[in-house]
Amino acid sequence: MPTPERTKIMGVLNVTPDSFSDGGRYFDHEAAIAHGFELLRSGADIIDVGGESTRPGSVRVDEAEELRRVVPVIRELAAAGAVISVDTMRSKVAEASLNVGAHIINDVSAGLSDPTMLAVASATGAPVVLMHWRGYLDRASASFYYDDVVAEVIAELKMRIDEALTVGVEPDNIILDPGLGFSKNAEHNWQILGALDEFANLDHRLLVAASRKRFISTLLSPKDPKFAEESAKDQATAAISALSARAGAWAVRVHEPTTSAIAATVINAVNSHSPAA
Ligand SMILES: Nc1nc2ncc(COP(=O)(O)O)nc2c(=O)[nH]1
Repeated sequence: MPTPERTKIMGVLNVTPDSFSDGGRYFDHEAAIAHGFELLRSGADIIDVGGESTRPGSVRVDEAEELRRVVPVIRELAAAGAVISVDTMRSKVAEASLNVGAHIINDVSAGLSDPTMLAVASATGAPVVLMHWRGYLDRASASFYYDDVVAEVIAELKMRIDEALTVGVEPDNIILDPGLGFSKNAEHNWQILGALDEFANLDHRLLVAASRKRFISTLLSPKDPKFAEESAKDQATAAISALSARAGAWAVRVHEPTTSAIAATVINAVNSHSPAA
């Protein structure tokens, strides 16, 4: 369902010591809150606050630690008027975050990890991101086999949509995310990005999160991805944000909002002057 207005920018705020792209920079609450305000100043419409790294091989933190990391940060940013999504697979963390002012649940397991998550989304009326991740139980696995990654991801997301609707989540509160890099290799990711219109036409809002991911680093620095410059990764991310906006994505999830906000603004001008507009 292509969004009529400009694609929103969701700024990434990982309050973790080990996220793959910015692990440790904002682990301290003061630094996290300061970075949240910096993201807003740089063009973010939403701040996505996460307390648990999801990178391959990462070890889960316990619920108490995840709560300790995110709740104070969300409370402070929400009190200042920021629109917040909480990036968590735990319903208790989602509930606590909504109680201190978060607006959106961002569940990278699409409700599979915690059986009460979708019921919390239904009961609270909070929009919920359902992200596709076959390997949510087995983080060590780098990727899975797909015959047709686009068709299979869509089919599996549709199963999550059905379950969400069954427990009472409003259709308008369902946001879909193909889960770039989650149990998917670079080839899978590029195929998904080449078919974003199929995702955008699933009658639910679409979130695209490619920012600084390994498949971008590998494209920019094939010999050794770790030599890809952060600014180059952000420019590549902005190109994907433009592609996402053109397909009608509701939002893009990025570490550096400015370039993607500019890309979304340009594409919004194109979309609003297109015959279909
Ligand atoms: N909805 C959604 N949430 C996510 N949270 C974390 C990460 C991992 O990367 P990070 O280090 O950028 O947080 N990727 C996603 C994603 O692709 N989609």
